[in-house]
Amino acid sequence: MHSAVNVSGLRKTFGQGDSAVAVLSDLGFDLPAGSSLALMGRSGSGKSTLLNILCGLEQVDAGTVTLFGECGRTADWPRLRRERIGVVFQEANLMPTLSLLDNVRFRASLAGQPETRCQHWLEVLDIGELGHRFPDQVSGGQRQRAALAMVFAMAPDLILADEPTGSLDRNTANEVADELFRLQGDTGCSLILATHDPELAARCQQTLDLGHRSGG
Ligand SMILES: Nc1ncnc2c1ncn2[C@@H]1O[C@H](COP(=O)(O)OP(=O)(O)OP(=O)(O)O)[C@@H](O)[C@H]1O
Repeated sequence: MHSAVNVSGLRKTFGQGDSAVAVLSDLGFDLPAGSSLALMGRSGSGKSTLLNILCGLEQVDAGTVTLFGECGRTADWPRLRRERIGVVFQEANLMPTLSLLDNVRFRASLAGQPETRCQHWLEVLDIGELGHRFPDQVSGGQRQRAALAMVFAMAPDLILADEPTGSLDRNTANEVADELFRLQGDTGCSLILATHDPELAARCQQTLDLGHRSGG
Protein backbone atom coordinates (compact mmCIF):
# COMPACT_ATOMS: atom_id res chain seq x y z
CA MET A 1 0.00 0.00 0.00
CA HIS A 2 1.40 3.45 -0.83
CA SER A 3 2.12 6.10 1.79
CA ALA A 4 -0.11 9.04 2.53
CA VAL A 5 2.52 10.56 4.82
CA ASN A 6 6.15 9.67 5.34
CA VAL A 7 8.31 11.51 7.85
CA SER A 8 11.97 10.80 8.41
CA GLY A 9 14.68 12.33 10.63
CA LEU A 10 12.46 15.30 11.42
CA ARG A 11 13.85 17.92 13.79
CA LYS A 12 12.16 21.09 14.98
CA THR A 13 13.48 23.62 17.49
CA PHE A 14 11.87 26.93 18.44
CA GLY A 15 14.11 29.84 19.43
CA GLN A 16 17.89 30.01 19.55
CA GLY A 17 20.76 29.77 22.02
CA ASP A 18 19.79 29.57 25.69
CA SER A 19 16.12 30.00 24.90
CA ALA A 20 16.02 27.19 22.29
CA VAL A 21 13.27 24.58 22.82
CA ALA A 22 13.88 21.30 21.02
CA VAL A 23 10.34 20.11 20.30
CA LEU A 24 10.81 17.26 17.82
CA SER A 25 14.02 15.34 17.20
CA ASP A 26 14.76 12.48 14.84
CA LEU A 27 11.07 11.78 14.38
CA GLY A 28 10.02 9.25 11.77
CA PHE A 29 6.85 7.39 10.83
CA ASP A 30 4.93 6.14 7.84
CA LEU A 31 1.17 6.38 7.42
CA PRO A 32 -0.23 4.11 4.69
CA ALA A 33 -3.01 5.66 2.60
CA GLY A 34 -6.40 5.11 4.18
CA SER A 35 -5.14 4.44 7.68
CA SER A 36 -5.17 6.41 10.91
CA LEU A 37 -2.54 7.57 13.39
CA ALA A 38 -3.05 9.03 16.88
CA LEU A 39 -0.51 11.54 18.16
CA MET A 40 -0.28 11.43 21.92
CA GLY A 41 1.99 13.01 24.50
CA ARG A 42 1.91 15.49 27.33
CA SER A 43 1.07 19.12 26.77
CA GLY A 44 3.95 20.79 24.95
CA SER A 45 5.31 17.56 23.45
CA GLY A 46 4.84 18.87 19.91
CA LYS A 47 1.56 17.43 18.64
CA SER A 48 0.21 20.70 17.22
CA THR A 49 3.67 21.61 15.92
CA LEU A 50 3.79 18.34 13.97
CA LEU A 51 0.30 18.93 12.54
CA ASN A 52 1.38 22.43 11.48
CA ILE A 53 4.43 20.95 9.76
CA LEU A 54 2.22 18.39 7.98
CA CYS A 55 0.10 21.11 6.45
CA GLY A 56 3.07 23.26 5.50
CA LEU A 57 2.48 26.03 8.05
CA GLU A 58 5.72 25.40 9.94
CA GLN A 59 9.22 24.83 8.54
CA VAL A 60 11.41 21.95 9.72
CA ASP A 61 15.07 22.33 10.77
CA ALA A 62 16.05 18.93 9.37
CA GLY A 63 14.48 15.80 7.93
CA THR A 64 11.98 15.08 5.20
CA VAL A 65 8.21 15.17 4.98
CA THR A 66 6.56 13.46 2.03
CA LEU A 67 2.82 13.71 1.39
CA PHE A 68 1.17 11.58 -1.29
CA GLY A 69 4.63 11.05 -2.78
CA GLU A 70 5.31 14.81 -2.99
CA CYS A 71 8.38 16.10 -1.18
CA GLY A 72 7.45 18.78 1.37
CA ARG A 73 10.35 21.02 0.32
CA THR A 74 8.96 21.51 -3.17
CA ALA A 75 5.25 20.80 -2.58
CA ASP A 76 2.60 23.32 -3.56
CA TRP A 77 1.33 23.66 0.04
CA PRO A 78 -1.50 26.14 -0.67
CA ARG A 79 -2.91 23.73 -3.25
CA LEU A 80 -2.52 20.76 -0.88
CA ARG A 81 -4.33 22.66 1.89
CA ARG A 82 -7.07 23.75 -0.49
CA GLU A 83 -7.70 20.41 -2.17
CA ARG A 84 -6.18 17.46 -0.33
CA ILE A 85 -5.65 18.20 3.37
CA GLY A 86 -8.63 18.89 5.61
CA VAL A 87 -8.03 20.31 9.09
CA VAL A 88 -10.32 20.00 12.11
CA PHE A 89 -9.58 21.92 15.30
CA GLN A 90 -10.84 21.67 18.87
CA GLU A 91 -13.24 24.56 18.24
CA ALA A 92 -15.02 24.37 14.91
CA ASN A 93 -13.39 26.84 12.52
CA LEU A 94 -16.58 28.05 10.86
CA MET A 95 -17.09 31.49 9.38
CA PRO A 96 -19.52 33.28 11.72
CA THR A 97 -21.19 35.31 8.96
CA LEU A 98 -22.11 32.27 6.85
CA SER A 99 -24.84 29.71 7.55
CA LEU A 100 -23.71 26.13 8.21
CA LEU A 101 -24.66 25.14 4.67
CA ASP A 102 -22.78 28.10 3.17
CA ASN A 103 -19.72 27.25 5.27
CA VAL A 104 -19.76 23.75 3.78
CA ARG A 105 -20.36 25.12 0.26
CA PHE A 106 -17.50 27.56 0.61
CA ARG A 107 -15.05 24.84 1.69
CA ALA A 108 -16.21 22.51 -1.10
CA SER A 109 -15.87 25.18 -3.77
CA LEU A 110 -12.31 26.02 -2.63
CA ALA A 111 -11.44 22.36 -3.17
CA GLY A 112 -13.17 22.27 -6.57
CA GLN A 113 -15.85 19.90 -5.27
CA PRO A 114 -19.54 20.17 -6.27
CA GLU A 115 -21.64 22.38 -4.00
CA THR A 116 -24.64 20.20 -4.84
CA ARG A 117 -23.35 17.52 -2.44
CA CYS A 118 -23.09 19.86 0.55
CA GLN A 119 -26.59 19.35 1.89
CA HIS A 120 -25.90 15.62 1.67
CA TRP A 121 -22.91 16.02 4.00
CA LEU A 122 -24.99 17.93 6.55
CA GLU A 123 -27.56 15.12 6.42
CA VAL A 124 -24.89 12.44 6.78
CA LEU A 125 -23.76 14.25 9.92
CA ASP A 126 -27.33 14.46 11.20
CA ILE A 127 -27.63 18.25 11.00
CA GLY A 128 -29.47 18.38 7.68
CA GLU A 129 -32.19 20.61 9.12
CA LEU A 130 -29.76 23.15 10.55
CA GLY A 131 -28.11 24.28 7.32
CA HIS A 132 -29.76 27.72 7.38
CA ARG A 133 -28.58 28.50 10.91
CA PHE A 134 -25.47 30.48 11.72
CA PRO A 135 -22.67 28.98 13.85
CA ASP A 136 -23.72 30.91 16.97
CA GLN A 137 -27.25 29.49 16.65
CA VAL A 138 -26.26 25.84 17.16
CA SER A 139 -24.60 23.81 19.93
CA GLY A 140 -20.88 23.06 20.19
CA GLY A 141 -21.47 19.47 19.08
CA GLN A 142 -23.52 20.62 16.08
CA ARG A 143 -20.76 23.10 15.15
CA GLN A 144 -18.22 20.30 15.28
CA ARG A 145 -20.47 18.16 13.06
CA ALA A 146 -20.61 21.07 10.61
CA ALA A 147 -16.80 21.27 10.73
CA LEU A 148 -16.68 17.58 9.79
CA ALA A 149 -19.20 18.16 6.99
CA MET A 150 -16.91 20.92 5.65
CA VAL A 151 -13.91 18.66 5.69
CA PHE A 152 -15.61 15.66 4.07
CA ALA A 153 -17.26 17.91 1.44
CA MET A 154 -13.79 18.77 0.16
CA ALA A 155 -13.10 15.03 -0.44
CA PRO A 156 -9.69 15.18 1.26
CA ASP A 157 -6.96 12.56 1.02
CA LEU A 158 -5.76 13.40 4.54
CA ILE A 159 -7.49 14.82 7.61
CA LEU A 160 -5.42 16.47 10.34
CA ALA A 161 -7.48 16.72 13.52
CA ASP A 162 -6.22 18.58 16.59
CA GLU A 163 -8.23 17.53 19.68
CA PRO A 164 -11.39 17.42 17.50
CA THR A 165 -13.62 16.42 20.41
CA GLY A 166 -11.72 18.21 23.18
CA SER A 167 -14.32 20.92 23.73
CA LEU A 168 -17.31 18.54 23.94
CA ASP A 169 -18.91 16.60 26.79
CA ARG A 170 -18.17 12.86 26.83
CA ASN A 171 -21.38 11.70 25.09
CA THR A 172 -21.22 14.34 22.37
CA ALA A 173 -17.49 13.70 21.95
CA ASN A 174 -18.18 9.99 21.42
CA GLU A 175 -20.87 10.74 18.84
CA VAL A 176 -18.64 13.14 16.90
CA ALA A 177 -15.74 10.66 17.07
CA ASP A 178 -18.06 7.90 15.78
CA GLU A 179 -18.91 10.08 12.77
CA LEU A 180 -15.28 10.95 12.13
CA PHE A 181 -14.10 7.33 12.12
CA ARG A 182 -17.15 6.08 10.19
CA LEU A 183 -16.68 8.63 7.42
CA GLN A 184 -12.93 8.18 7.38
CA GLY A 185 -13.52 4.46 6.80
CA ASP A 186 -16.24 5.05 4.19
CA THR A 187 -14.25 7.60 2.17
CA GLY A 188 -10.87 5.89 2.54
CA CYS A 189 -9.01 9.06 3.48
CA SER A 190 -6.10 9.02 5.94
CA LEU A 191 -6.33 10.54 9.40
CA ILE A 192 -3.81 11.97 11.85
CA LEU A 193 -5.41 12.89 15.13
CA ALA A 194 -3.77 14.65 18.09
CA THR A 195 -5.43 13.82 21.38
CA HIS A 196 -4.93 13.46 25.13
CA ASP A 197 -7.79 10.94 25.23
CA PRO A 198 -6.51 7.32 25.32
CA GLU A 199 -9.94 5.96 24.27
CA LEU A 200 -9.95 8.13 21.17
CA ALA A 201 -6.33 7.24 20.39
CA ALA A 202 -7.13 3.53 20.71
CA ARG A 203 -9.54 3.84 17.78
CA CYS A 204 -6.65 4.71 15.44
CA GLN A 205 -4.61 1.99 13.74
CA GLN A 206 -1.26 3.41 14.91
CA THR A 207 -0.22 5.51 17.90
CA LEU A 208 2.81 7.75 18.16
CA ASP A 209 3.57 9.01 21.65
CA LEU A 210 5.64 12.18 21.29
CA GLY A 211 5.91 12.52 25.07
CA HIS A 212 7.88 9.29 25.38
CA ARG A 213 10.51 10.28 22.88
CA SER A 214 13.80 11.94 23.68
CA GLY A 215 13.61 15.54 22.59
CA GLY A 216 9.81 15.29 22.50
N1 LIG B 1 5.80 29.61 17.47
C1 LIG B 1 6.40 29.13 18.57
N2 LIG B 1 7.47 29.75 19.10
C2 LIG B 1 8.10 29.26 20.18
N3 LIG B 1 7.73 28.12 20.81
C3 LIG B 1 6.67 27.46 20.32
C4 LIG B 1 5.94 27.92 19.19
N4 LIG B 1 4.95 27.04 18.93
C5 LIG B 1 5.04 26.08 19.88
N5 LIG B 1 6.06 26.34 20.72
C6 LIG B 1 6.49 25.50 21.84
O1 LIG B 1 6.71 24.20 21.34
C7 LIG B 1 6.29 23.21 22.28
C8 LIG B 1 5.28 22.30 21.60
O2 LIG B 1 4.03 22.98 21.44
P1 LIG B 1 2.77 22.27 20.80
O3 LIG B 1 1.67 23.27 20.76
O4 LIG B 1 3.16 21.61 19.55
O5 LIG B 1 2.46 21.15 21.91
P2 LIG B 1 1.21 20.17 22.04
O6 LIG B 1 1.77 18.79 22.28
O7 LIG B 1 0.30 20.35 20.90
O8 LIG B 1 0.55 20.72 23.39
P3 LIG B 1 -1.00 20.66 23.89
O9 LIG B 1 -1.28 19.22 24.19
O10 LIG B 1 -0.96 21.50 25.13
O11 LIG B 1 -1.85 21.24 22.81
C9 LIG B 1 5.77 23.97 23.48
O12 LIG B 1 6.82 24.04 24.44
C10 LIG B 1 5.44 25.34 22.93
O13 LIG B 1 5.56 26.33 23.92
